[in-house]
Amino acid sequence: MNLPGLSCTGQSSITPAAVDLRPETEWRFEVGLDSIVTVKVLQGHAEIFGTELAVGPTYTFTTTKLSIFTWRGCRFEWSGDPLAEYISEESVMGSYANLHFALEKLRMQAAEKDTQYNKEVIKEVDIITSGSGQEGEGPRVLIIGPRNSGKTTLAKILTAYAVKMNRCPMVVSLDPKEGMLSLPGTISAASFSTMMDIEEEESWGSSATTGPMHIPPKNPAVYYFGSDSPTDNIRFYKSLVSRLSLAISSRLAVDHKARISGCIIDAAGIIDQKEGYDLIDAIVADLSVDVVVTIGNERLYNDLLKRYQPRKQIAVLKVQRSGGVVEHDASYMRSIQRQMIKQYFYGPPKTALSAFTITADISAMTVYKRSEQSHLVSSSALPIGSDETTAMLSLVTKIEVSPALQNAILAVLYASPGDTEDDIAEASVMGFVHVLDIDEVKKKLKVLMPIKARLPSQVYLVGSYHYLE
Ligand SMILES: Nc1ncnc2c1ncn2[C@@H]1O[C@H](COP(=O)(O)OP(=O)(O)OP(=O)(O)O)[C@@H](O)[C@H]1O
Repeated sequence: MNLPGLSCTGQSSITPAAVDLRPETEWRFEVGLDSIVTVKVLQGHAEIFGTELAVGPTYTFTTTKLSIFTWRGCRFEWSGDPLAEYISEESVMGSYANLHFALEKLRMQAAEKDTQYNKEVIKEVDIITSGSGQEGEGPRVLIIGPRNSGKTTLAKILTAYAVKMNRCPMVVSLDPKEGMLSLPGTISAASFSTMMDIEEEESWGSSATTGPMHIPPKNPAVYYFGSDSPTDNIRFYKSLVSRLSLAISSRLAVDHKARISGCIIDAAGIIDQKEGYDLIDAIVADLSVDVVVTIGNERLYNDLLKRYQPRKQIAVLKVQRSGGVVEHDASYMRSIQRQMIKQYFYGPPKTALSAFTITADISAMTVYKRSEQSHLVSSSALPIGSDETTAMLSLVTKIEVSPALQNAILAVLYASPGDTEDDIAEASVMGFVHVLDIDEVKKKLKVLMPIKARLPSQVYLVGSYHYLE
């Protein structure tokens, strides 16, 4: 065990090492790719990013960077081979909990307004028309900050605390590289009413798998962007965010509890370019954000304060970055993404599944990719008098099924080959397949699917993700 505040090089422990955590301190640990660390809480209260650990069971962690925090003190034992482990007395959980209580107050106000509204509706059915804007709606919180500032962690903490208070917030992940409840390359939203799976750091509660799970599965709305960074194709990204916001609104319209609970939106870490601020503006407008939380960046906070303060209905707040946040380098991120793709087809380690290989005619598959950003026509380059909207290329382009697709991950869209390109560009994701082989001579292809079925006769969208078994 290390002295509080002194980081260590990591020690391995075959026989369990016992740790007594004092109130409001945290034990931070990192586990490498091929290593395992097990933790068993012996007594007291312990939580990982807001989700409580039960006393008794053994939790197993691999490829992860986490912290066990306690409000009232706890005793636990761990064993295994962490890359690093230390106790920190400088936890920021107090300020994150304050933020949670401030949001909870807004939810209570929304619930009150909703009750008032419902009473009025019952009294004056004829006068009040639906959508009059009187219904209570919980806070829509956007978390923004630089890369590796702890945005996703804060989103998880706020979600876990809200769920503990019997809320079911709509969690929105706008960071394509993370692929919440789906695969990398996606943006998604799901209403959370159950706890998250703490053994999987990059997971939000259940892997994107078709198998049985020990935590009830969420039913996310998913759109496929196809690569890690929104700046790869801002126009396509913004169009998907707009689509996702419509999907969220229609879910909230029929789910009273989720509407009162509000939204927790985890943004991608783009703040340093001009297009970063434009993107924030677009997200704030599309998703009707009313609370912007900046994390770990004073300049961002001040810039956004100037931008949004005049609009009284948007509150801009700042919270501290936790000293425990660890940078994800590119190779770590790739291994996490590989793991997510593998689990989609073969299930998580605890519930291994079989994937199915099927052979089909090349002609049975209709594949699109998103149009290149550079191909999009700017209005200044158009001949005078031409209409900008009609001159713009479509957001997606049809491509040939060729060996270039070998090993590619394709999103199966809720769109049919006969649909227009505009419809295809707006379609949400049904699932994914993995192209194993393409034989141009025999005009056949082999794909891996997570369930036993015929090749869906849908439209497929290819992105930049490949998988090699
Ligand atoms: N207090 C902590 N102790 C240990 N690890 C932590 C702590 N807080 C966050 N981490 C870890 O730090 C890493 C980065 O955090 P997180 O993913 O929340 O940052 P982010 O800003 O969302 O990153 P990105 O910009 O890549 O989206 C994660 O692996 C997370 O589990």
